[in-house]
Amino acid sequence: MNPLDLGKIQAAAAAIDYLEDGMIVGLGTGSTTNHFIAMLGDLVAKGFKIGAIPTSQASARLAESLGIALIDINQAERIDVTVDGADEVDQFHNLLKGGGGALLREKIVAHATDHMVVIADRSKRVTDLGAFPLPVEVTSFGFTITAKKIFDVLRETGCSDADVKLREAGAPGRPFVTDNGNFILDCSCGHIPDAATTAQALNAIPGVVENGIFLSFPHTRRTIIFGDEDGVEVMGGVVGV
Ligand SMILES: O=C(CO)[C@H](O)[C@H](O)COP(=O)(O)O
Repeated sequence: MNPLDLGKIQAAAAAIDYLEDGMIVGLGTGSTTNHFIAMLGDLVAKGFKIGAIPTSQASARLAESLGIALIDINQAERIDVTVDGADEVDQFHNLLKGGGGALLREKIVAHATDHMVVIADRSKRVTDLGAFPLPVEVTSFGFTITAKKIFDVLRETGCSDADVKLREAGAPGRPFVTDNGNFILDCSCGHIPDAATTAQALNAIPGVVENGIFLSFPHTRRTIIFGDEDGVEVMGGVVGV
């Protein structure tokens, strides 16, 4: 097996330790989270009881197919633990997410969560964010104007590169549409020198629904689990870190 895939599986298996019977659990989106959902399905089949809040239709379908009970997010006051992947994790445990196009629901769920457990293979570990193109969810209305404003923000906030591309779905010219009916602009940033400033400036643009920079939330504990073929490294776990 590819060492990166093994790392994803190791990280997903380690995340199971953070669950307790009766919890409300947020389910992220992506290939790493899919391993976690499969393992959770095995636990549920053995009688473990949780209510799950998925961050995408894809994760909802997978969880349902495995007999995991889903909860409507609007019926939940809070979420005990969310397990989700990441495209990059920086030295301060800020995340770059949205490679799977689910960043809006992922951020809503993460922000409503007491303890976020991030699972990733070691290739996702970086010093600063930005080598992976930053996904930004935008309204379809006026998206070319929004794209120009985003380009300006990337330049103004010191990113070393600024190239904004509409994400396509399978065929040239056919936009990828998110579960929320929006488009994704993938933004090559090169190096993002100040993730907080860039994230704030992006969200201030009319037409931007949300961006893929997940800063630490002061009210949420964040644990990072990096996996590789030899095992896992667990970091963080302190509120606001
Ligand atoms: O943010 C995400 C989806 O919107 C994913 O968590 C991120 O893209 C990582 O995916 P994978 O586990 O497949 O590497």
